[in-house]
Amino acid sequence: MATTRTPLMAGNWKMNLDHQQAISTVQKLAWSLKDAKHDYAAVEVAVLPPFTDLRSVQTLVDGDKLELVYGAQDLSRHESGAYTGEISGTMLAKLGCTYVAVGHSERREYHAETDDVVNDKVRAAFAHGLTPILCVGEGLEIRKAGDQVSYTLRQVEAALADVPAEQVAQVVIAYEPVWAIGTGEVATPEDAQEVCGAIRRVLGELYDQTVADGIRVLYGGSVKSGNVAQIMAQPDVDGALVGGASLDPEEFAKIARYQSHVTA
Ligand SMILES: O=C[C@H](O)COP(=O)(O)O
Repeated sequence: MATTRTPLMAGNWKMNLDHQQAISTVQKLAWSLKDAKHDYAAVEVAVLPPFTDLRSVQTLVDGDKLELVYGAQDLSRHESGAYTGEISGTMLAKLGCTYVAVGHSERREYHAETDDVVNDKVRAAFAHGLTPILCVGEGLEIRKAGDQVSYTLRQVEAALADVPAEQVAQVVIAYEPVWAIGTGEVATPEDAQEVCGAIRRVLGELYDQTVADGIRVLYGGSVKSGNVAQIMAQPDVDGALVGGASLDPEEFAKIARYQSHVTA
């Protein structure tokens, strides 16, 4: 049933690249994809720069009529007010963001984001017409105990509480085993499929199979041009949330072009 899902390659820059570097990185990415005659309708390409880069990226994308899209790495659960340092969904929508990452493991770990906070942020994203890329995934201890599926599904259910079917149909879910993030230790394609398939199953139970079949489930964790094709060959993996490798525009373009290079 993967036929109607357009793969998404999203580059999460994390706290890297200032606004000037953002411009040259997005330009190089767009050039690389143009040289390769990339079909954006076949594989969508997004970048998630730091907040301070977004206005520059918006100006470039609009000015050069680029087909790639962009988004933020987080948003506030609040609408506006006395929340020093926070950025609202309204502000991101005004900057032309398509996506916003929600509940990344680094937010959960370093900023103590609970499932309740993540749920509020998912709903705040939808309230502003932003598509949340909901990040879920287990740590090493949970993986060692063999509890990765039940743990991750609990995160999915909690994050989607009170989200109606018409909104959830738009969500993107990124399965990122924490032990594979930035470590070079990529999950096997079978590891990725096990949890991504289970996520789709639970979406079918929580909503219905048509909704579940339309939702894109990404894998994230040490994705590179050399391993992306094998991961993308899995039936329930519809793209990748790429960290480190997305900072190199030529490498990220190769990842987006995974269909054109089958690696051994
Ligand atoms: O958001 C991206 C993930 O955390 C993966 O990061 P990574 O590709 O550097 O392992």
